[in-house]
Amino acid sequence: MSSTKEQSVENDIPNSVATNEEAIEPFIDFQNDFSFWYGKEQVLVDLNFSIPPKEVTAFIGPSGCGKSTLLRCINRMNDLVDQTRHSGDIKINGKSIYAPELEVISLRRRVGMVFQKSNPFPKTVYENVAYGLRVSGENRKSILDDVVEQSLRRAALWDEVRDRLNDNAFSLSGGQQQRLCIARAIANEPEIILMDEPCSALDPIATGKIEELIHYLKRDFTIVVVTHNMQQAARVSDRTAFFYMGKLVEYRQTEQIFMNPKDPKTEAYVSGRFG
Ligand SMILES: Nc1ncnc2c1ncn2[C@@H]1O[C@H](COP(=O)(O)OP(=O)(O)OP(=O)(O)O)[C@@H](O)[C@H]1O
Repeated sequence: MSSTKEQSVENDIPNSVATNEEAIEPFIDFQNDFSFWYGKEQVLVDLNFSIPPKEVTAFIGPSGCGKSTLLRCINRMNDLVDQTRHSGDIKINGKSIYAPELEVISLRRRVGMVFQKSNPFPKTVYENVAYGLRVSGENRKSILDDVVEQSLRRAALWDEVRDRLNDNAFSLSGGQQQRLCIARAIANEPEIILMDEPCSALDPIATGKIEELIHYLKRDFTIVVVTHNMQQAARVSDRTAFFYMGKLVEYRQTEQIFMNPKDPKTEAYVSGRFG
């Protein structure tokens, strides 16, 4: 599908968004028609919606509709791309992530990220998890040992690697490497974990373990997951946001998006008729 051009955003996409009428406690809040451009190309258009805390929210939509871009706006990863700009605002827990006094490094610590392809550092299992603490100046072995163990336990990996802490992370399986990356994110005690197609490189068994883990992690973290896999969105998320050409078309409880979509585009997409 072609990308959204500034001049060519389709006019037939309604400006009203199909939502549940319930009030959502805003934790991540896209406000004031949040929009985003790469150069002249507008890829996110007039977004106004809120993600509640300690839930799993899935972003779905056809390739190029802006899901990953929006995910990367939440921790300002897109600042690293030249010639980008935004309008509107994103607030986390009531505070703008674009406030002048905000330190982007601390934002990224509060908002962890897990990518499509696991990306452990070329270090030992232990050092991958301890990395964030070491960077912030923590070198006390007892503290590091404790955080490494707790983070690996919370990522459901401890039992598999407790005897392999000094092995290189690349010696782990793909699914283990992805859980290691989740443990590395958890070690920073983030409030939010962003996951960009975290299972797309994994087999069904490894995928099942990550999905189970996501379900368990929402007790402590607010999770936003981009996925192309409709069954996965249906299995893991509490709410689903469907995007089309940079616009939010429908945002509701996941069950309603899949069982009773209000917008014909959502219906067509979730039933596999386009995308
Ligand atoms: N670094 C970049 N520089 C310029 N344009 C980009 C960049 N990253 C993404 N885009 C463009 O922004 C639009 C949205 O891309 P994005 O990756 O956010 O979509 P997506 O919905 O996540 O797609 P997919 O499901 O294929 O990953 C696309 O037109 C893409 O080409």
